[in-house]
Amino acid sequence: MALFVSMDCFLPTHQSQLGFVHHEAKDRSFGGNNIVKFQNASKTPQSLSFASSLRDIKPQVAVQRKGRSSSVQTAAVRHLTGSVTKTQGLRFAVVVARFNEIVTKPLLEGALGAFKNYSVKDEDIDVVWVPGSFEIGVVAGRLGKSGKYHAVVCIGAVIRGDTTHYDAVANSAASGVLSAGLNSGVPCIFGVLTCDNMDQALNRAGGKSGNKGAEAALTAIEMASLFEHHLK
Ligand SMILES: Nc1c(NC[C@H](O)[C@H](O)[C@H](O)CO)[nH]c(=O)[nH]c1=O
Ligand SMILES: CC(=O)[C@@H](O)COP(=O)(O)O
Repeated sequence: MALFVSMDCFLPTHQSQLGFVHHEAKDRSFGGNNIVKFQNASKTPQSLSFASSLRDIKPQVAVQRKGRSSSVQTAAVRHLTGSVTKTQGLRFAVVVARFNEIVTKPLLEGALGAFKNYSVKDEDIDVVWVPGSFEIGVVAGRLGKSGKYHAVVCIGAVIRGDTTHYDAVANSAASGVLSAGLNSGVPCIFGVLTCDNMDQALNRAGGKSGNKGAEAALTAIEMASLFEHHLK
């Protein structure tokens, strides 16, 4: 049973210049919750110091009532985090661009390897190939809305050329993946490299800068778990 401490007893609105505490807490039920008001507080130094400490009390409190008094505890803050070790039953789609396949193939392999390392079964993964990164968003959105997947990993490699086409493709890919997630309510993970040159890309597809495909898969697992185990 939640116990709410009414903060108005700390405000100087009462003619008795309330401070706090007291011997007895007169509680009134209010819509199923108990509102505890501290009344007729004395103004001894102890009560004032206690008052200031009470100011720190979190509004949501606790519980055990014994007779006319109640032990007040601050509710602990809940922290919700997806687990990368609870993958049982989680299903994933991977959308991968064929453009710059020399980069996207090792990114995909990194993602599949990460899924395997975290016990995601092969039968729980679908890989969908698209021509280029520009096409990823619409497919990710369709996969998200299908209701078949807990998360969608999006893999591509946009590498700058001589024109401003890079900016159009890179920005469209990013906003496409973002929109897919927001519109479908299914986490869509941005694993699309946007690089100035091929070296940068290869370094991030299993080279000295790691494998961004594997990182994207791990993000997908955590997000899928967060949604499945905490946000349903
Ligand atoms: N230049 C890159 C592209 N371009 C192709 C587009 O993604 C798209 O397929 C085309 O504009 C037709 O809609 N795609 C990449 O993934 N990476 C590039 O560097
Ligand atoms: C990202 C691109 O579209 C780019 O690779 C195309 O190269 P360019 O700008 O030289 O046409």
